[in-house]
Amino acid sequence: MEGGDHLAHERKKAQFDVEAMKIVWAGSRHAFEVSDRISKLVASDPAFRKDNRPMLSRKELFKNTLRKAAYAWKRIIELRLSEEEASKLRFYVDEPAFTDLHWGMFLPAIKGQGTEEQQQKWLPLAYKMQIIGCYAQTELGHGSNSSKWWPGGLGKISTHAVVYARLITDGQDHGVHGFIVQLRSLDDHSPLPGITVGDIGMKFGNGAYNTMDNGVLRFDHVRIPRDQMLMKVSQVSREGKYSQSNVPRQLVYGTMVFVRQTIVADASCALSRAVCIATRYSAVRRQFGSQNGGPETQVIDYKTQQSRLFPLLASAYAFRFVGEWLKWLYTDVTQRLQANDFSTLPEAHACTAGLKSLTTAATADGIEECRKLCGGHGYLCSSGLPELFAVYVPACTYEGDNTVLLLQVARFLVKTLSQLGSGKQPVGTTAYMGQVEHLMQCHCNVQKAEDWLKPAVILEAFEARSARMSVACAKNLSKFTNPEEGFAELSGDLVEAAIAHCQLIIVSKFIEKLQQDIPGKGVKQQLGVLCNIYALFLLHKHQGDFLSTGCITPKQAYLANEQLRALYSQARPNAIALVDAFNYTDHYLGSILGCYDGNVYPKLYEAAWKDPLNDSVVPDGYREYIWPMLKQQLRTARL
Ligand SMILES: CCCCCCCCCCCC(=O)SCCNC(=O)CCNC(=O)[C@H](O)C(C)(C)COP(=O)(O)OP(=O)(O)OC[C@H]1O[C@@H](n2cnc3c(N)ncnc32)[C@H](O)[C@@H]1OP(=O)(O)O
Ligand SMILES: Cc1cc2nc3c(=O)[nH]c(=O)nc-3n(C[C@H](O)[C@H](O)[C@H](O)COP(=O)(O)OP(=O)(O)OC[C@H]3O[C@@H](n4cnc5c(N)ncnc54)[C@H](O)[C@@H]3O)c2cc1C
Repeated sequence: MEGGDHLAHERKKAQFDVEAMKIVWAGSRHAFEVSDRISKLVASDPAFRKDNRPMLSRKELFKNTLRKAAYAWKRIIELRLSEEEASKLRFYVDEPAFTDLHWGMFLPAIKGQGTEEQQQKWLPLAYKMQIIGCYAQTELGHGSNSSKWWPGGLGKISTHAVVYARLITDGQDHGVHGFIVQLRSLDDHSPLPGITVGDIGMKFGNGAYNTMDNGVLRFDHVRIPRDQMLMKVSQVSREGKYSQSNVPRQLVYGTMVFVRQTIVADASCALSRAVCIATRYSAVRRQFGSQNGGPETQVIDYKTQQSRLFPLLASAYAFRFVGEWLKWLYTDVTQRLQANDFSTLPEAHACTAGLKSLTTAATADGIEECRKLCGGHGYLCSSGLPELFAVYVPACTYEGDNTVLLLQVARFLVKTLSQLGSGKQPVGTTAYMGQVEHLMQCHCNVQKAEDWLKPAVILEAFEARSARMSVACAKNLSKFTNPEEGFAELSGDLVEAAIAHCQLIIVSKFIEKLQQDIPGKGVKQQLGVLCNIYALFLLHKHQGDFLSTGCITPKQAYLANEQLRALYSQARPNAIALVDAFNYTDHYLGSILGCYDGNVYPKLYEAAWKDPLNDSVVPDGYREYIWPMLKQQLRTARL
């Protein structure tokens, strides 16, 4: 079959309104329209071509990224794009660049931690890109006194940085503070006196994150004007006197709360992209299983393929909705902070840290699983999956190592439990801890497989597991005379308790989403199937936790698995439509295996011939190395 839509028969099987699902995925009709328009704009512009990335040398690659970033900025101005449209455009250009850190961290750091005057001075310059900024927190070694190492955009491009460093006045150390520092001349881009700056070198994968100039930075007697210390949280007067505003010190870490929230939303994008590729290819690929001379089985019909693929599909939707909720939580906490209400900051920190950790880990593993789901072809760069993995996997490390972040969640959980005794009622995502006595002894009353479809049953099982794991940790901790020693010794268990808590958040936010009014034929029903797949897949994967804490019986674990299999069958006819609902252009997917029309094989064949190695029939190096070897063997054979 040449041309045409090779997946048309799959699309006809859908039992729901795909157009309505596209709007649910995008978040609103407006968000869908912006996303749809901008993604097509990028896809149709040859200047944004990206299929040659893996072939370019680092220098060519980097220059190419600068060209694209400058061209994207030119289009943003010419088309008078709004902030929302401009950020969508950068997203669909799909190439990590210094601009990510400028817009994603430098600007938010000034907005969050700068005073009104500082914002008035710096933000207009940054908005017009008359200065380019990065975010310099991480060090080469430990402590804020060696070299900055890693900041994106720092290596070659940024003119300014928000630098985190210890503030010492009159010999007294006030801890880490943020400072706006000019790094390079705005005339000739040379580093200012006392500043050493450069790129830290090639990173994992070809193309991938090597479009970014992660950098090293050293200062030698560099003077920073006093008013370039970010002074919303604390101030130094002209006389050198240090004082603090009436706000918690933790606000210094506010930019991380913001960025972690965006990273959760990004996880759903990266995972859905990999899942879209693997799902479409699994419907195209036929392998074995033919009976009576009929066509062979589509690999998507193998139950093993479904049990690996569909939980990832469900996870992509789950992360989307929890990301939406997290955005709401962030907006809410920001509004409260403006009204001097800091009560929800610890929860926002725990939620953003924990969900960043969970979603990035699952997404990185999920992309790799999608590569395997595509068999050998998944290993080709033209599948789009190797580069996606290489670009994505540092998300498990940057913006806080995932384990370190889970330990922050664990501290929050232990604190919440310890405050129960004093009568403080937990709220928000820890409200269930208020019913800890009930959760410690409740019994799951599932008797048949379908009972596992009841949201209340699922929620109670996840709440009981999480509460019991946290309480067990708290009890163990109380045996130590030195709490910090106990925390270190039990950190493995604490991380597992934090994971259980965060999984509960994701499941409960998916269930809450389903309680909303969701228009469109069959849309809510399909989302219900995905929600149950997500929850029961987690329950199956972590059944050790559920069984050892006595939340469910072995029989109930067995019934959950029965139900999960039935759900895979329900998802099967809708699988292609469920990935179509992401509304990704072929340009954004960047994958022959995932192309919309499913015409995979001719495209793979054609792409192979475009590889530079196939420019000539006889490769460079043949005369030099292969020919003499062959001649040598010939002589030996004759002897
Ligand atoms: C479109 C975009 C594109 C964006 C594009 C994205 C591209 C990638 C960019 C990557 C950029 C980066 O990686 S930038 C570098 C980011 N670096 C990190 O994320 C470092 C991760 N490490 C941490 O977060 C660490 O926990 C630190 C630094 C906070 C640890 O400091 P510490 O001094 O030991 O603090 P610790 O005792 O743990 O905590 C002190 C108190 O502060 C609280 N606390 C800790 N962190 C926070 C926080 N973020 N917000 C509120 N509160 C917090 C704790 O709960 C605790 O409260 P209480 O118990 O006292 O009440
Ligand atoms: C692609 C990329 C882009 C980045 N961009 C930026 C940027 O723009 N700006 C910036 O400032 N930084 C940036 N970073 C740095 C990043 O934020 C840090 O790498 C990250 O916070 C982890 O810190 P680390 O590298 O010091 O890891 P480490 O803290 O050295 O972690 C090493 C290991 O030790 C473990 N560990 C560490 N502490 C503990 C603990 N307390 N308890 C138990 N285990 C522990 C970790 O789990 C991990 O397994 C970037 C990093 C990458 C990879």
